[in-house]
Amino acid sequence: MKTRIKICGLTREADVDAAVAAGADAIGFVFYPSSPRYVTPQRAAELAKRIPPFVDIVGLFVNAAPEVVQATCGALPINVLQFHGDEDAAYCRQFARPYLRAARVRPGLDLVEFGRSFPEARGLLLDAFVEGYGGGGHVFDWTLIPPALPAFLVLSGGLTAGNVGEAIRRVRPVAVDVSSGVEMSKGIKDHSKIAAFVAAVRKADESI
Ligand SMILES: O=C(O)c1ccccc1N[C@@H]1O[C@H](COP(=O)(O)O)[C@@H](O)[C@H]1O
Repeated sequence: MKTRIKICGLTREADVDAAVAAGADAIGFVFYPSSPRYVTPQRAAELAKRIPPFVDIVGLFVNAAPEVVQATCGALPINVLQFHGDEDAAYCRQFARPYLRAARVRPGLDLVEFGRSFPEARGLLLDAFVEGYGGGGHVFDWTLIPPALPAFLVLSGGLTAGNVGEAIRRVRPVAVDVSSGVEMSKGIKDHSKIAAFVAAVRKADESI
C-alpha cells in the first residue's frame, strides 16, 4: 500500500508549492506559539489557498485552549487535527473532527494502552520524546513500537530521505510525517530535500 506522506511546519508559499508538487498527501501547519514553525491562523489560511483538493490540511496544536482550536478551524479548512501535547480523549473528541493523537515514545510508555485511551483517534502519531513537545528531528527506538497497535500508525521523529526507507520497511506505518528532515533551517523548507524524501518513500513502497 502507498505510504501517505505529511510534510509539516510550512510557513512559506514556495514551500507549500514544493510539497504539493512533490506529491505530499498532507500539509501540516503548526499552531503552537512556542514553535519556530508557528503560523497564525490568518497566515495559514493564506497558505492553504495554494493546497488543492485531496491534499489534506493538518492543524497541529499543543495544549491549546479549545477556543483557539475552534477559531483556527473557522479560519481555514482543516481536515485533520493533530494533538501533540498532553490532551486527553475528552478534549480531543470535543471538536467532532478527525484527529491524530501524538505519543512521545519513551521506554515504559505502553503504546497499546495509550492508543486504547483515544478510541476515536484517526491515527496514533509516534514521535520521539523531546523537550518542546516535538519537531526536534530526533529518531526514537523503533523497537519500542509493539507489533499491533489499536489505531493506524503515523511514524515521525527525525525522518529524512536517508532513513525513511528503512523506517517504512521495519515499522510499516500507514503514513510518515516529517519536518526537520526537509528543512534548511527551522520553518524554512529545502525543496530538494522534500523531493528526495517523497522519492525515498515511493522507492520503499515498491520494495515491500
Ligand atoms: O514542528 C514543530 O515545531 C512541533 C512543535 C511541537 C510539537 C510537534 C511539532 N512537530 C511535529 O513533530 C514531529 C517530528 O518532527 P521532526 O521531523 O522530528 O522535526 C512531527 O510530527 C511534526 O509534525
